[in-house]
Amino acid sequence: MAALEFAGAPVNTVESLTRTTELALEGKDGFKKKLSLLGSTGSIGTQTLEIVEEKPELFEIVALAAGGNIDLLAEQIVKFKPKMASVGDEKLLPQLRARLSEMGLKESQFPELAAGQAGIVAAASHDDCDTVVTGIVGCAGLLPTVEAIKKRKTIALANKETLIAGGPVVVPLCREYGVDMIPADSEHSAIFQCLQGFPPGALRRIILTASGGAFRDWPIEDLAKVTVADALKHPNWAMGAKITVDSATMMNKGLEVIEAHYLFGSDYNDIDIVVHPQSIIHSMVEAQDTSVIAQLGWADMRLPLLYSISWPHRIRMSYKQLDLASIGQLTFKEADRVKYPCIDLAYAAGRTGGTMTAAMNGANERANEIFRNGVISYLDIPRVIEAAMEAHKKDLNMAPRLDDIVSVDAWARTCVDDAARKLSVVLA
Ligand SMILES: NC(=O)C1=CN([C@@H]2O[C@H](COP(=O)(O)OP(=O)(O)OC[C@H]3O[C@@H](n4cnc5c(N)ncnc54)[C@H](OP(=O)(O)O)[C@@H]3O)[C@@H](O)[C@H]2O)C=CC1
Ligand SMILES: CC(=O)[C@@H](O)[C@H](O)COP(=O)(O)O
Ligand SMILES: [Mn+2]
Repeated sequence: MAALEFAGAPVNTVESLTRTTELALEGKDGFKKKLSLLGSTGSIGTQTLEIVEEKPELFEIVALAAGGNIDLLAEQIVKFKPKMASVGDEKLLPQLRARLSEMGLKESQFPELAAGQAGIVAAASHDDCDTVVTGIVGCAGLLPTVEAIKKRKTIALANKETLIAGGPVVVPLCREYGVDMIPADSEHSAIFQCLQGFPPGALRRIILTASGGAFRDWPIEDLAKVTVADALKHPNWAMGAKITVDSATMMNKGLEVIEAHYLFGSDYNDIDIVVHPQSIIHSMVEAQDTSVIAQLGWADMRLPLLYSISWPHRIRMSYKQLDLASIGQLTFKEADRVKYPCIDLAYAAGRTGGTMTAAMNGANERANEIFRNGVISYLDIPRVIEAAMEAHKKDLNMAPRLDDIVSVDAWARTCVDDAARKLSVVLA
């Protein structure tokens, strides 16, 4: 059964799942996941490799795709011996070959090497892998994920931008090819875990928890003077730069609302956000009878990543166990929609649907990037995204194909650059 429909009945009984898990743990049922890892040198990528390192009898790396971090990729190739590896640009291949030779590998021991978009697609659709972990950042993950679905790979989805931009194409494609898309994003993993065993129609509401990001304790008046370094200080999670800035604007939570809509089919009126500064409850689901079920754990991405590649099994790990008494208090407060306008922009884009979420996502990626490059201020981020969404209204496409989504994504970035230029003229 496709995970996208999993709010419905589970395929297995509790007894059969338990038995299967015991066999899997003993390695007797042939359980061995063959992974292709996109974004292997990033935060998601390196944590996925920690899992593989701890459980080599259960997980094997078939392909690695990285961007420009050649030294780390070379180390990963030597350690995990993938059949293929890809770098962000063809020009980096000589450097990778040289590094591998320096590390003692003969040419005959090199994996098949590839580069650029074609390389990521080759990794994502490698014949020998069964599961693709999408740890690449941004809309660059969309096309490789689509190709992986067409090859009937299970998708362990960290790259949320794939669904935000490509939901109208990706969700029907998963259904068409009977592909499971298992969430690795911590909130959606929590929801997915809470939904195990829910009968069809039992889900009433999703409650996404939010840390509140880098500025949760800053007064709104101080936001005009925040620096990039301030925005990169996440209170609870160590993550890549793009998602950390998205957390600081709370656009990350807005993106996660749309991700939840596409993964679990909930109406936007049935997806709420609550700020939970400790990041111990990773999200909750409310059943029709108002019972609320939560998933708890330390702020450690290895747990949701592990579940995304081992579902429905539960693998025994050596991780530090949760100790609620040492935490003392779990607290909650409402998300401030005035301080964080990105939340309402995301709900509005999601409710509009069609290509509007691709426009918003492309605009956000570009705004996030030029904020990190010092071109616009923190407060300009929602302004330029709103300008792109407003401009996209006249071209909204409610039944887009993949190439329409790719075009809107590219257009939204240029639209942000135009809006940023106008802002700098006003400011000058
Ligand atoms: N980090 C986290 O805890 C979480 C992340 N996510 C999502 O997971 C995704 C990855 O995030 P995160 O790991 O933090 O990001 P990072 O910035 O840490 O890592 C990004 C990875 O993508 C690679 N990459 C970037 N651009 C390209 C490209 N054009 N071609 C090939 N590879 C490329 C980078 O390669 P290189 O470094 O070699 O250049 C790196 O391996 C994002 O979509 C994020 O929203 C979701 C939940 C939690
Ligand atoms: C780890 C993870 O899933 C991130 O998306 C994290 O949740 C970001 O934290 P906030 O967006 O809640 O600040
Ligand atoms: Mn998350």
